[in-house]
Order: sequence, then structure tokens, then C-alpha cells
Amino acid sequence: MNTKKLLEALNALPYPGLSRTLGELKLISTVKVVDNSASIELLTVSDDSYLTVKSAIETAFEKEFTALNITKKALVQKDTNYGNSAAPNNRAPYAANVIAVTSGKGGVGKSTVSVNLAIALAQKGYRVGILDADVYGPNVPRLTNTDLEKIKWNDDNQIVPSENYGIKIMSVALTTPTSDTPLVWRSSVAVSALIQFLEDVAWGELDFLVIDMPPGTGDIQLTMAQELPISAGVIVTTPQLVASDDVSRAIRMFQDIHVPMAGLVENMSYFVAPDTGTRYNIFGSGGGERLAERYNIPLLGQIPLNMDIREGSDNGEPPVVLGNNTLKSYYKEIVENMLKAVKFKV
Ligand SMILES: Nc1ncnc2c1ncn2[C@@H]1O[C@H](COP(=O)(O)OP(=O)(O)OP(=O)(O)O)[C@@H](O)[C@H]1O
Repeated sequence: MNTKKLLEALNALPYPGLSRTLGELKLISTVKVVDNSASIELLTVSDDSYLTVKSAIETAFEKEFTALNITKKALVQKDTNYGNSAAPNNRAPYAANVIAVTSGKGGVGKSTVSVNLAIALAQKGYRVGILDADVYGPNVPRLTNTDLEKIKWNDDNQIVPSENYGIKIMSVALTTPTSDTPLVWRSSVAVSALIQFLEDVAWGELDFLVIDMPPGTGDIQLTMAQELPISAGVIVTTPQLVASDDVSRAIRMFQDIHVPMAGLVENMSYFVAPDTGTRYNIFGSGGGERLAERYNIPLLGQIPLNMDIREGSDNGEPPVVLGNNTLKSYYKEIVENMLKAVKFKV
């Protein structure tokens, strides 16, 4: 097998567990075959993905060569094209800033935080849109009381976003007949749908586009980083998961793809008994601080586990709008800290 043939075969090799090939993800930097030995340099976005891709290539081509040398391109180089993420496309030129909110695992309150942060930004006078990219659990319409809306098109054939609480809202959930239709999409379909939501939605000019990302560090996160210049990443976690590998991976992924980190939000952080006012640190305290220190990122705030947050959110009444002043203050403070942590274009 010569260099050209190997490059073609590598570009066609699927990324393990994803529906996209190494070529589509632009993960191959250089390939060289001399005699019967091959050298391959990868542009992977993290150590995890390097090891995953390396082992997939070894399995596929080990028998073809006497030596197979697979390396990872050093990242601290001026000309590094980091799988396109260092010089991403810009599918959302209408947005001055893009904030990606993610978490290591599902169910930590990432969507609740995304929605309330988006609204808190709008309350400061910014023009804000939220894109619900969590294709596997699109909660934003329910949280913003827009879940009964159907998709609408304007005369220019663009999708009209829903609007409520001062923000524009687009969610993959709006494309399904009922809010509980399961979205069993393969990730490539999900990715093209999201690109359509970036390009074909009449967002107008935005100061901030907040993206509620799916949990984890998969194909959608990678594609978003390739297709958008993300101004800031926000990681949401709970105290139970603070020390988990999933959270570390989510932080490292943003750092690896050169997304500036706004910081960490610790949600369901502690519990204040409504009758006595006593604060209980059910899962211990200081986890978020330690994690933020370890990765050298700010701890943007801690939000308690609170029944009014749960009830309000699930009824489409965001606490930052309809909660009491204490509830409002959690999200407002996080927004202030976020605006200090990253140099946004505003
Ligand atoms: N601080 C909080 N106190 C109490 N309940 C909360 C808090 N934050 C979120 N919740 C509740 O936790 C549940 C999960 O929240 P949410 O849907 O925002 O999580 P998620 O991480 O986006 O989940 P998924 O990954 O499934 O999309 C919801 O019922 C929400 O109302």
C-alpha cells in the first residue's frame, strides 16, 4: 500500500462509535509510506481521541505494514490546524459571541443553567438567542414555556425562532410533532440538523448565542467547535460528579480545542432547609473550588438544590425571571462572573 492509498483508506475509516470518518473530522495531518513502513500524524483533539483513533488505525492496518508509527501532532505550533477547530468556520456570523454550555453527564441541570444564563444576559440588555443542541434531551422549550409551539417559516424560507422571556429560542424539539417524540437520531443527522439551525434560523443580530450542548464529549461537541468560533465554554456539574472523569474530560475537551473557558458552575451544590434555613452540604463542600483550581478555571457560582428552582423550571417559569430575589441572584452573579472571566465582544 503506497502513501496515496493509505491516506484514502485512513480518510474513509470511521471514527469509532461515530458515524463520521477520520477524513470528515479532518483528523489526519500527514501520512508517509516508505518501503513497508508507515508514519501517520494525527490531529486529534485530546489524548483520549488520540488513543481511540490510534487503536482503530492499528486494528485496520497492522497487517499491511511491518512498522506502523502513529503520532499526534504537537499542539503548540503556530500553524496547527487543530482538526479545523483552531480556525473554525463561522456558521453564525450574526452572533458576536457564542457560549457553549456543557456537562460531563446528563441530568445535572445544564439546560436549566443555560436558559437562566441566557435570560440573565437578556435582562442586562443584550440581544440573546439560545440554541438547544441537546438532541438527545431537548428541554429548552419546556423550560421556556414554548413547548407547544410548532416550527414556523418566514417569507425568506428561514425558520422563525420562538421568543419568550426576552430571548430567541430554537430547539431540535420544535421539529418533532409532539414534545415527547423520541429523537433517536444518528449523530450525523443531528449534526446536519444543528448546522441548519445555525444557518437557516432568522436569529437577527445577536450579542450572545448560548448553545445548550449535549452532555459528554462526542461528535456534536467536536463539530460545533469546528463550525463556530466559540467565545466561551461553561461546564455545569453537581458535587457528586465534580471528581468524575466525565467532568474532567469535558473540561479538557474545551481546553484541547482552544475554547476559552468561562468557568465552572456547581449546580445542586447544597440544600437549605426551607423551614429552618439550615444549610446542608449533602455531598461535602469545596469540590467545585478544587476542580476549578486543578484546571485553572474560574468557579462561576454555586446554585443550591432548591424545590422552587425545580418546580419553576419544570413549569416553564425560569427562576431568574419568576423566582424570588435570592434565586435570581444565583444566575445573575454567574453571568457577572462570566462576563469578567472572558473578553467578550460587547
Ligand atoms: N438547582 C436545582 N435545584 C433543583 N432542581 C434542579 C436544579 N437545577 C435543575 N433542576 C432540575 O433537575 C432536572 C434536570 O435539569 P436539566 O433538564 O436542566 O438537566 P440537564 O443536565 O440539561 O439534563 P439532560 O442531560 O437530561 O438534558 C430538572 O427537573 C430541573 O428542574
